[in-house]
Amino acid sequence: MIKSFALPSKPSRLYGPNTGDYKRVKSFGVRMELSIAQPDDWHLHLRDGELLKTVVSHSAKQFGRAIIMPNLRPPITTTAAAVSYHDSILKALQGSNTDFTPLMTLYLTDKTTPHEIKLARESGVVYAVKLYPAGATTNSQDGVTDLFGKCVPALEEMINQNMPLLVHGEVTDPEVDIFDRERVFIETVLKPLIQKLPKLKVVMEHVTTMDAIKFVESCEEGSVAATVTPQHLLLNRNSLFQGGLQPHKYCLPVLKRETHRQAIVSAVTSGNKRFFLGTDSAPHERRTKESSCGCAGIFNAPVALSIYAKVFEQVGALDKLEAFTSFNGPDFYGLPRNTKKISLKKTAWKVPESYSYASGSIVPMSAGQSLEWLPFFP
Ligand SMILES: NC(=O)N[C@@H](CC(=O)O)C(=O)O
Ligand SMILES: [Zn+2]
Ligand SMILES: [Zn+2]
Repeated sequence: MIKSFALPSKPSRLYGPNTGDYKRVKSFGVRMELSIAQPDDWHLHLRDGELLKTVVSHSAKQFGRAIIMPNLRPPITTTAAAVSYHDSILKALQGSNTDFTPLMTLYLTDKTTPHEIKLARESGVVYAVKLYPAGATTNSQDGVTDLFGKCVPALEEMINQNMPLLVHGEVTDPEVDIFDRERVFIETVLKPLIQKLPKLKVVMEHVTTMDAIKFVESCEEGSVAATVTPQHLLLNRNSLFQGGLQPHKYCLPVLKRETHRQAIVSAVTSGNKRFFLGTDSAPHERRTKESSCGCAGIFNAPVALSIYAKVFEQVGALDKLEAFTSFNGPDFYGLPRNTKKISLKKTAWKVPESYSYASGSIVPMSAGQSLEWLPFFP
């Protein structure tokens, strides 16, 4: 629902309430407020220890639920570890006024057993299993080296348990150009996997190319889906080098050229149910980003909703935002949609330069910039 309210201000855009259409209206003195069902984040890194305590509230105060990535050190490869990590997250939130629900994941390895998958389902806190090809991204060194040779029994049990496989979709072959790794993964791993196990539910995480968009669109709805990050909707690879090397814009899969960004924007703003919100918010201590070998990952939790709204607004598709942020994800996972509402106010707010904690600081996406669409609970 989109409503307008008066504020002394400059000309602004107005969207017809409940009509789903977009109108450009000269409306001096009018600012907007958008009311949507509370979103969930279907791809989130919360880390552990001090970093967990620093970042968790940024997600918990906006999102109802989040799929929590298991790439800790050591990784979350067992249900027992997932349950204990779940408890640490809730402990880190103690005293804060939130009913945030972490949905845990298991880190798939060559050794994951069908029994472990059963335990995961029985635990009631694990909702998915994550495939990191070994060496593809941050903390993926313990990931899968032989998916078809070693993991099929576990994957078959996931089908029995109706548990989706979440995929970091890049090949790791150093011979393959880094900008082609997602496309090659689709051809050499994902297509054969789906052919072999057509009943397996798969989420292609953080899609970055038109190849991924086309692939996901060609699959059966409800069987294969994709998450999309704020950075891959807003930025292209030029921004990595704009005015010098920009380590805080480096993530994996790396940003791609503008034509790919446009394909992602048009897919998510078309209302296609196969695409939903997954921030991939991935905090790293500032020193480890601004380094001679900087790590991959963008901390976007504080700005994600503002950026998603900005991108949907840019193409006149704010009426499609709520399905992307709040409906398509739970529908795919077979979970109820959130009933609580959140509002986004079209008012300028400044993103902090960084967030400090005892032993360091983290620089968020769009640090120091002015954004609009400030989230708040009515
Ligand atoms: N996206 C990233 O660049 N980094 C993520 C891992 C991942 O999601 O691939 C991280 O954990 O830092
Ligand atoms: Zn990833
Ligand atoms: Zn991630």
